[in-house]
Amino acid sequence: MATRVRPSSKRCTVIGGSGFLGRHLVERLVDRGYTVNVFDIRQAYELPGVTFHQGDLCDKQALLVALKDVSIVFHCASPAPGSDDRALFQRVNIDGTQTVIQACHEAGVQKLILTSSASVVFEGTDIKNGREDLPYAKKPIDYYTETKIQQEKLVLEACSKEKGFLTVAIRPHGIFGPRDPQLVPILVDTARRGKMKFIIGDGSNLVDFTYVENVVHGHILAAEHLKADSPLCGQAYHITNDEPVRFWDFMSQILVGLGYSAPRYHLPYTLVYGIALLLWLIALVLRPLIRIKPTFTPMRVALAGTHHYYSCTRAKKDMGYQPPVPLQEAIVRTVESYPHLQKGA
Ligand SMILES: NC(=O)C1=CN([C@@H]2O[C@H](COP(=O)(O)OP(=O)(O)OC[C@H]3O[C@@H](n4cnc5c(N)ncnc54)[C@H](O)[C@@H]3O)[C@@H](O)[C@H]2O)C=CC1
Ligand SMILES: CC(C)CCC[C@@H](C)[C@H]1CC[C@H]2C3=C(CC[C@]12C)[C@@]1(C)CCC(=O)C[C@@H]1CC3
Repeated sequence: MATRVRPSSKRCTVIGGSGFLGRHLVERLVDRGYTVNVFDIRQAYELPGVTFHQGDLCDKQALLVALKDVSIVFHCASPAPGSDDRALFQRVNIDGTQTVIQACHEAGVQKLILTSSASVVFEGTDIKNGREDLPYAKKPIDYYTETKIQQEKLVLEACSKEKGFLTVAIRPHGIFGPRDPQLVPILVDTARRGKMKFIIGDGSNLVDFTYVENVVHGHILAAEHLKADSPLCGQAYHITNDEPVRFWDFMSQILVGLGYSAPRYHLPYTLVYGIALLLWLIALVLRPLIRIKPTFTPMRVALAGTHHYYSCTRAKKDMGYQPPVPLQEAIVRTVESYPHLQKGA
């Protein structure tokens, strides 16, 4: 009689492994002696010891090939948060995650670690030291967040000790670091267009920005602590730098580090939010005729003008999490990694 061979606990697949976070995660896993498959719609790099599988996570047959003999799956794929394509978010983050869970069952995967987001509880108003038991946002700030909520629920509800399939969700916030295609490039682009002169609100709002290596560390700790008798099963965990910082101080430090001026003039939050909302509505109405992408979307204004920082107490207690790279060092490393974005480069 054929017996099913239990896959090695160090064989894993990273779905979304070509992305910013995914690639850092893959590199760290390889360093730690894992055998890694990457599954992504695009192949962005090559790395010895890593096997690439190109495909769409909505395609179960393609996924099954990448999950063969694997015990751990990290799911960190998503369409870019800035997209306004609601159907794409629904297809990839919700339907696609259901497909991922189904494929994990069929392939005999034992652990699924989802990259969720701390924003699943954010409604555009202040959150100070928010814990994981805050309710999901009833009015999420955009389609991205709406589908991240559904995605997290699907993954956590799939956790079953009886079936030997354990799941956990990691909720990072404001990930930054080398190769990030989003935060620093958008910031620099806005500065180069002369639009980074203003501070939204009084500038005292505290926010979590999390260095990518700390996010990676949280994922690996979660995978290694996730066991049938551990408190991690079916739970969500905030992973941040645990050093909330004034949003505008953080932005200014990056800008000044790259040779640009820090924003100086204050504008009232409600005024900027109102203008952003109006521009967003105009862009929506004109969409059949012309595609406009405003820089200051209501979502970005809300993120830039409110307090939103989260407690990591649960991750510290259940998996011994401590952010390995402190914020100041992380900012220095990040600035040094973007010589091509320096002013005048
Ligand atoms: N960047 C941030 O500040 C934060 C990100 N997150 C989450 O972290 C995860 C990773 O984000 P990033 O690395 O920043 O994004 P990214 O855009 O750099 O990486 C996402 C990857 O997913 C892949 N992908 C997209 N659709 C796919 C599909 N249908 N099939 C297969 N692969 C697909 C893309 O090709 C890309 O390589 C996402 O789940 C995101 O929601 C959570 C909190 C904050
Ligand atoms: C133009 C400026 C006012 C702002 C430039 C920086 C922004 C691009 C970033 C500041 C906070 C970031 C952030 C995210 C994306 C990039 C920012 C808006 C997320 C929305 C990414 C996905 C998430 O899950 C939550 C993040 C919150 C913070």
